[in-house]
Amino acid sequence: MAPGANVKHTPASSSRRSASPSRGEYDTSNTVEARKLLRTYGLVPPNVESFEIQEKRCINQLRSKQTPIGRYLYLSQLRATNVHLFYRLLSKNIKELTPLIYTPTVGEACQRWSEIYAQPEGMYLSYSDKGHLFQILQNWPHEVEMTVVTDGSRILGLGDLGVNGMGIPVGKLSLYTACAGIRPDRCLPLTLDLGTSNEALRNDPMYMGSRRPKVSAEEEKEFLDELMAALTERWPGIVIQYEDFKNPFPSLERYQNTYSMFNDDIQGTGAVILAGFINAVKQSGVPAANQRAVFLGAGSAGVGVAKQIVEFFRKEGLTEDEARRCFWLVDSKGLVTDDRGDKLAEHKVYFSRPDNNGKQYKSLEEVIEYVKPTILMGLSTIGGAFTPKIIRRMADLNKRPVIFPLSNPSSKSECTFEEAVKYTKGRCLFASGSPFPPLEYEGKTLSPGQGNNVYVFPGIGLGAILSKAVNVSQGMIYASAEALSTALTPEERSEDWLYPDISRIREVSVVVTRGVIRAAQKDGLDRELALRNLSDADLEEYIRQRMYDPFKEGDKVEAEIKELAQHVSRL
Ligand SMILES: NC(=O)C1=CN([C@@H]2O[C@H](COP(=O)(O)OP(=O)(O)OC[C@H]3O[C@@H](n4cnc5c(N)ncnc54)[C@H](OP(=O)(O)O)[C@@H]3O)[C@@H](O)[C@H]2O)C=CC1
Ligand SMILES: CC(=O)C(=O)O
Ligand SMILES: [Mg+2]
Repeated sequence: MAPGANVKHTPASSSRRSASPSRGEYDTSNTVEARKLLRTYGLVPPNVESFEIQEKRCINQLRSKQTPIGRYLYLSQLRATNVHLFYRLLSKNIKELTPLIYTPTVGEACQRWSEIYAQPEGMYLSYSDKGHLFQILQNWPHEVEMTVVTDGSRILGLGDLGVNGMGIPVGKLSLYTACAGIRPDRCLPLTLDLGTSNEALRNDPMYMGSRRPKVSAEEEKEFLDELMAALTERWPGIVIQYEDFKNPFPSLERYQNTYSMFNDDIQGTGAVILAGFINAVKQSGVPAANQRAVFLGAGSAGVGVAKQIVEFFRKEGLTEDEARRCFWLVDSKGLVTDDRGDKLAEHKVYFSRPDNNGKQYKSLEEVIEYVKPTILMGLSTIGGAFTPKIIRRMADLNKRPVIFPLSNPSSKSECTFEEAVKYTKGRCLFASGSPFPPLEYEGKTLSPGQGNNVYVFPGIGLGAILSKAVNVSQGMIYASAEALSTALTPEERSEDWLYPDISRIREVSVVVTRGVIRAAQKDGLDRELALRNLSDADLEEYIRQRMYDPFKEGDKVEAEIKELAQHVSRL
């Protein structure tokens, strides 16, 4: 019998013991009255603390950890023991903390997951659970609005990490809460244990997933069919984000018109890079028709980004054929061409070149000499692939070369910000997937853009939730990019930034969410029809009001307790 087969159908109850985050019963900012009513009076030190004091203590403790993984573990423990304090800390220190809970540190955390594991933070569903997924989902004790699901088979650029990939849904959902205010207890990190192609993991006694090799594509499809139905039956309003699957195209194709779902690596990445690209094009002054883009990497992210930019070029007046002919994709075998002699994966065919006159170009250097690109994108997982020679050549060819090394984590970035600045003499328009520090160049401080889907997925998810969208359409994805591209302040624009300051991410996510809701309305996919009547300003205010605010949770708990106390006294 499958392990989940004897799970009893019981309605969700938040009073059941669970893997969900603590509500902060032991928060040292709770008032004396709240402590008495919560029956935690005497169980925490007597002083009622301000957030400033709590923050000071937490930041000191965090910074005293010697390694990024030490800081990651500190933050995981804080989220598990005092969820609202964790989010207060995160929202006040987003720039410092995001690289710890997300890329690059989450990459190392996933690689060392079996070693550092401390507590459950989400759900695991195994292939052997097939036939019982709905029953097992009953074990999750909360209502869910948003889930991020991975099978761990392509975690960042680090390969197949099996169930150790759980760090990714956990990290992405923490950002959903911090950036878009989706309540932490409405988020479900979900990892599918569908076997792993990583033999070292299968032979590692500490590995916490099943030892079976990766299931076949057909088996995966059947499992996902059951999963999608089970998730939506259990939580009818749920929005489902697919993340870090090795081959995510079939599931996107299969479910995008049936469920409220999207694929972050194809669509979220496409949207975020398009937004930065729109701003880069404005700054480079090169019109769409003269753009030539070389992409190192023709996987889910590479093709996703190229397709979004095609749509932009079409809006700029190019025909579809003219638009797609602006792209030269390079994979592990070289330039993707019609006559290369291998059978191309389906997702590469659209961008495959028919015009190479029988000549094949193997290395990136050869492709650059052949194409003379204005844009160089890296979504290849190959750290350092943009060599000094290649970067210098981009600078020879262009006044403002667009250079986006987008692979994660930092070790897989195709080049660093410093290299791009140095070898283009400060002229590049730059964005990377993982953060790099700003640097001084010829007396000026230059700041790198972070072209990472974190700028859009929180708003796509929140927009779909609030509008109650039946599907997440291409129009909604494109709208997230357009909204993001407009969300820079005049100061940010005057500094030539491609993306807004990440410290403003909550306000940026409101703008992205508004764009997504309007697109859902335009596509007739929304079910929250009252939102149609709101002006843009009122819609933004509505979004803000609906966002979880960790600074107000204490007041809410206190109000609930007071109401309860009054009720009891009336009895
Ligand atoms: N910045 C962001 O927001 C995001 C960044 N990413 C990053 O992008 C990277 C790629 O992700 P994804 O597209 O999903 O992964 P995939 O595995 O789908 O694609 C990787 C691509 O890189 C190609 N490649 C591998 N080795 C080489 C090489 N030596 N030379 C040239 N090309 C090579 C592969 O070639 P082949 O097809 O022949 O195997 C494939 O086309 C990851 O590092 C990921 O972290 C992803 C999503 C978002
Ligand atoms: C950022 C992201 O989604 C990735 O690197 O896969
Ligand atoms: Mg991803």
